[in-house]
Amino acid sequence: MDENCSTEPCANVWGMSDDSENGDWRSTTIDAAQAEHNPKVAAAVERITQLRQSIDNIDGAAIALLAERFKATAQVGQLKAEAGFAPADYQREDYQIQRLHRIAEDAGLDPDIAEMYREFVVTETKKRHARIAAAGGDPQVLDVFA
Ligand SMILES: O=C(O)C(=O)C[C@]1(C(=O)O)C=C[C@@H](O)C=C1
Repeated sequence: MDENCSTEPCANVWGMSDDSENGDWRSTTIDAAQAEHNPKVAAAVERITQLRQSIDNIDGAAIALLAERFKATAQVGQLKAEAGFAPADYQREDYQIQRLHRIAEDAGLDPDIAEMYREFVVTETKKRHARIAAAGGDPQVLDVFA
């Protein structure tokens, strides 16, 4: 990292024109035209473009996996409603918290991120379980089945 970047905006050390000229260096829209006369900027633009392709692939896979997860939990919600079980199972959640914490650490991911993910999906799942139970166990009550 350029030593100028620790305290100052990085964008213009490469001679790029960006939002920093308007006083907002926190936002930079990558524009290939800026790279034309600056090889360092050109290399950065090329690499960012490659990385964005990976990011888009990862986002697509994450959404597909989430869809599968919610399809599975909708079935759990139906089974729980039919058996008279409550939406939440805190013993299961404790197990999931510990397990995802371990997996995150092994993967080099901040466990807080794993916990934010878990909290989000489990909270949404419990809301959907409650809606299925209120509809007498019919998962079709969900706007989208998954
Ligand atoms: O495993 C269950 O019992 C579920 O209902 C699924 C799930 C989850 O989303 O993973 C949701 C709610 C429970 O509190 C625990 C786990």
